[in-house]
Amino acid sequence: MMSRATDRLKVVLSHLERPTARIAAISTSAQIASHYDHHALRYTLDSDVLSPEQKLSYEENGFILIKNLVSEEDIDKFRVEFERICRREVLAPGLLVMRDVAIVKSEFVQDQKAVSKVQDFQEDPELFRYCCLPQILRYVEAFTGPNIMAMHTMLINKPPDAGKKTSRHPMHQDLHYFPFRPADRIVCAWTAMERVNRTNGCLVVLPGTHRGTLREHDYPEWEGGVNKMYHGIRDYDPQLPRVHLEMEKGDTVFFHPLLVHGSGMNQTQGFRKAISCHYASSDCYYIDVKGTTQENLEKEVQGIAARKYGLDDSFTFKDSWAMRGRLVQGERTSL
Ligand SMILES: CCCCCCCCCC(=O)SCCNC(=O)CCNC(=O)[C@H](O)C(C)(C)COP(=O)(O)OP(=O)(O)OC[C@H]1O[C@@H](n2cnc3c(N)ncnc32)[C@H](O)[C@@H]1OP(=O)(O)O
Ligand SMILES: Nc1ncnc2c1ncn2[C@@H]1O[C@H](COP(=O)(O)OP(=O)(O)OP(=O)(O)O)[C@@H](O)[C@H]1O
Ligand SMILES: O=C(O)CCC(=O)C(=O)O
Ligand SMILES: [Fe+2]
Ligand SMILES: [Mg+2]
Repeated sequence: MMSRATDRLKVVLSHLERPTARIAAISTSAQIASHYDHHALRYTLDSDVLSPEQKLSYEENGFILIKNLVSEEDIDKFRVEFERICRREVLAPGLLVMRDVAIVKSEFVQDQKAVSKVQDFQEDPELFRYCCLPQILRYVEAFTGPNIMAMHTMLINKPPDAGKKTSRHPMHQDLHYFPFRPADRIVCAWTAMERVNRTNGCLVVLPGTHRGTLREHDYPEWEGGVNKMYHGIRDYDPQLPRVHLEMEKGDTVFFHPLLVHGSGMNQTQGFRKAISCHYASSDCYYIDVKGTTQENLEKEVQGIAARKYGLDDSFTFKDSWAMRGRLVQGERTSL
């Protein structure tokens, strides 16, 4: 496996590094362009941070896992800040605190108020430090280029399953939530805040699916209920080969926004924690999702904005992202 990948990469790199000898044999510019298209690395940019093997692995699989990228000390500080948020000692503007549907809809455990996720912590300086960590941005730049926006931030606190399997996150593509493109200049960094495995509901990915297109998403028909906004790909085929990403505290996976992924049920009594940020090149542009598969999501976001903040339809899906995005490196050019 390794040697086949390495052989292919050697071919790709030899073409990229010494193109002139080959170009001499090619007569038209169209032929040259197709030659380069065929061999160019599409999903990664020219950079030294990724080894040739890592580049090829991302090109083929749509994710790479870097061991031990975030220190224990930083993770412990993020955990302390999260606990302060749960105790309502801090509330940053824009912060969205979400509880698991099984807990929200239960008559019995209302006061327990287990937080399953906090989202949009761009105004919480301590948590937002995660998005600015230089060792993360070094990798991000290999996918986005030098102008980097932190578009979406989350700390996921997957609760012990209450018996209805609501702690699962259905298989989905993150691009479904994003009205900006191109997809290849967007990447998610997801860091385990403790050991994650199949028992506490680690990430599950379908390698190579980033090479496909954006699929239709809907709420899966799950008996025990599904969390709000947890859309899943329609017609999920459970036979496709899955990879369970078991990770240690501080390990970080970088993945493409078209990669199909989700997470299983948390069968332990602990709250499985991870912190993540979706980055995009600030050179990306917004698209209008009307008439696309993303229209259902846009309607839902506008519905929540109306109910929660009294905003009308003049507040667009695009506005919600332009408002959340924060520059973390380079220049804010477009987004
Ligand atoms: C906005 C774009 C998001 C971008 C995501 C980027 C890509 C990553 C992919 C994903 O992460 S997918 C999952 C994304 N998840 C979210 O965006 C979470 C969104 N969560 C929320 O918007 C709020 O937590 C929610 C509106 C569900 C509840 O917030 P509130 O503070 O308004 O709760 P409240 O207690 O007032 O409850 C309002 C209603 O929501 C219901 N509710 C609360 N939590 C729920 C839950 N977890 N699931 C289902 N319903 C829920 C609650 O029962 C109640 O229903 P009723 O009006 O019928 O009484
Ligand atoms: N109908 C569906 N639509 C979308 N995603 C689904 C559907 N059914 C299951 N999934 C998702 O598939 C992934 C695998 O879930 P599943 O619970 O089957 O296995 P697991 O928890 O990963 O492993 P184990 O087999 O040990 O339970 C999870 O992300 C789950 O949410
Ligand atoms: O941490 C998880 O369970 C997965 C979260 C996820 O994929 C998401 O919120 O987009
Ligand atoms: Fe996701
Ligand atoms: Mg499971």
